[in-house]
Amino acid sequence: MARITLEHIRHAYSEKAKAAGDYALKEVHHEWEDGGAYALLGPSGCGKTTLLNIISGLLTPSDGRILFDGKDVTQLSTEERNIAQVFQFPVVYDTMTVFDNLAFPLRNRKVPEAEVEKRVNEILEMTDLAGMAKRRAQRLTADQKQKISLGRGLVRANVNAILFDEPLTVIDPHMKWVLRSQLKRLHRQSRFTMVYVTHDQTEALTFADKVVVMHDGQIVQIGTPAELFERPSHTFVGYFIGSPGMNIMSVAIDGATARIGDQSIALSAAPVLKGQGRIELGIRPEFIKLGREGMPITINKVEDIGRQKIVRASFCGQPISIVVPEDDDIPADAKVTFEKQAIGIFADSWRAMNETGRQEG
Ligand SMILES: Nc1ncnc2c1ncn2[C@@H]1O[C@H](COP(=O)(O)OP(=O)(O)OP(=O)(O)O)[C@@H](O)[C@H]1O
Repeated sequence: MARITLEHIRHAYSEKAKAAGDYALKEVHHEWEDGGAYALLGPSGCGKTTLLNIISGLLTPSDGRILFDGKDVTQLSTEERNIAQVFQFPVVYDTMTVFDNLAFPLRNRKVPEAEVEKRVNEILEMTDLAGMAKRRAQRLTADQKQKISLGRGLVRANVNAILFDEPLTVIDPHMKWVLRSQLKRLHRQSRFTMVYVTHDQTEALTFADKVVVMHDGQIVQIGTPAELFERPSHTFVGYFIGSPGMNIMSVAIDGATARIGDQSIALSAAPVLKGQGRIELGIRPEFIKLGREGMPITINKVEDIGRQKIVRASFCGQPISIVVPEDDDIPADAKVTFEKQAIGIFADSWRAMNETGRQEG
């Protein structure tokens, strides 16, 4: 297990890169705790795999250093970094039995056979493969094979970190849920440092203690699931986390008041805004109250999603979504109020500070 330090890391696939836009990974400067469970979350192309490959040693960054427990490993191979990896598609030896596939990383490192037996049996239980330990891997289904890959990643007791690259893509939905919970439990027991790449917010939020949200080659926030939901640092986090995502509206700010069209919305404090950037107000659909009091909206559509309804509406010409409990009435001339504490003000996409220096919100 190791603390992972990413020291001013940048990466461009072209040697001619100069401008920030030429970098697949813009500057990353962070320290990840020993024993933490981190998820790298973001849409396709945002740089997750590039960052993971830099951590694993498959890729040497164009700039910066990577340290494990303070030791510079930037030039070390994957093997020398002593990490385990689980990829998107299964990597198994078809002619070996399930047991031997799981035992391979241990036998390869000359672990005594009694210890191999003990660890492999634990992993067989955990991955639900105990009933097929003696079968050859060849005839197994894709998701059984991927469970072997997961098991192989978890079987060694002394790795610095385990890296997972979208490991549940080929697993069926029910088993996905089971394996995710098992991985979380295993993390609590073993305290391995784990880094898990995914573009699926449910996967990230259920697996990780800390979610690293990436957008356009940058880390825009590292936080617990609650922090990402309640206090997104960037409009992208507000929009990407949550379903539906945060409502983001263009506003003008006048002291502790936001103005949208001819409406005035009271803020909990006046945000401090430097310069004349693009100013937006963010509020999650769960914190807009719909009723007969407040500011007028035009309802365009109501989606019934079981225990809740999602109201799609226009507010001062801007689209908004509102989450309403299933049994609430939706008046024809509905009005809205915004919960003051749940409002965030963003300047050029980043959360602005309020007068006391705290992040606005
Ligand atoms: N070998 C490569 N050569 C050139 N450009 C690359 C290479 N690998 C990735 N890129 C580019 O770098 C950027 C980041 O890609 P990366 O694969 O890290 O993103 P990702 O978030 O992991 O996406 P996905 O979820 O689709 O794998 C993308 O614009 C991609 O096109």
